[in-house]
Amino acid sequence: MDDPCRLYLITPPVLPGGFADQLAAALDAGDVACLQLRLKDAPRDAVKRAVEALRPIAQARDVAFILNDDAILAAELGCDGVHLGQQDGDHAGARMLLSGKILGITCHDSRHLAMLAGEMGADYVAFGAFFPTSTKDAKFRATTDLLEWWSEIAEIPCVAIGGITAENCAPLVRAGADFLAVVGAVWNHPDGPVAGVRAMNAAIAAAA
Ligand SMILES: Cc1ncc(COP(=O)(O)OP(=O)(O)O)c(N)n1
Ligand SMILES: Cc1ncsc1CCOP(=O)(O)O
Ligand SMILES: [Mg+2]
Repeated sequence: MDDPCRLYLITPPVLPGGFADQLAAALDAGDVACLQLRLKDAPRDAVKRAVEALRPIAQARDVAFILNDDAILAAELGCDGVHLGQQDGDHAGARMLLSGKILGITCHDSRHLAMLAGEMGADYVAFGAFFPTSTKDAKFRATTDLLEWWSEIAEIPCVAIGGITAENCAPLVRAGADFLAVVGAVWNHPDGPVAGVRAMNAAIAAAA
C-alpha cells in the first residue's frame, strides 16, 4: 500500500502575537508532517528570530521544519530543509549545501519542471495552485491529472498546494498527492487552527 497522504502546514505570511502557542496547539491537534516558515516580507533578522522560536516547537513533535526561500539560512540555523521556487536561486547549489536535508521545489503546473527537479535531487516536487487562493497571487493552475501522472512515473513525493481546504481536498488525495500544503485552511479556520488541523486530517482520512 502507498504511504498515506499527510498534512504540510505553512505559517501565515505575518505571524500574529502569541503565534508560538497557537502553533504548538495546532501541531498537537493531529498529524502534521512538515511545518514551513514562510515570511515573505520579513527582514533576515526577523526570519532568524522566528526560526529560533519555532523550530524547536516543530522538531520536538517530530514535525520537519522547512524554511521558505533561503537555503543558506536554513543550513545555518539547523532547519530540516528548504522550499525553493523557480526564482529562489540555485537549486543545485542548495542541494549540495543541504545534503541529507529536505529540498522541496515548486513546479507550478509543469511536467518539465518536475522532471528537472527530480533529476536534480529534490526530495519533493510541489504542484499548484489547485484552487483560487488569497494567500498568494498564484499565476499557475494545476489539475489532478498532473498528480496522477507524477505518482505513476516517479518515486519522489509530490505536494499539492493552493486554496486547499477540508471541503475540496478529496480529489487531490485520490489523485496521489503525498502531502497537502495549506495556509488558510488552518490559520483562517472559523473555529481556529486546532479545528483546522483536525478538519484537514479528517478529510484526508475520509478521502483515502
Ligand atoms: C510546499 C510549497 N509549495 C509551493 C510553494 C511556493 O513557492 P514559491 O513558488 O517560491 O512561492 P513563495 O512561497 O516563495 O511565495 C511553497 N512555498 N511551498
Ligand atoms: C505559497 C503558495 N504557492 C502557491 S499557492 C500558495 C498559497 C497557499 O496558501 P493557501 O493554502 O491559503 O491557499
Ligand atoms: Mg519562494
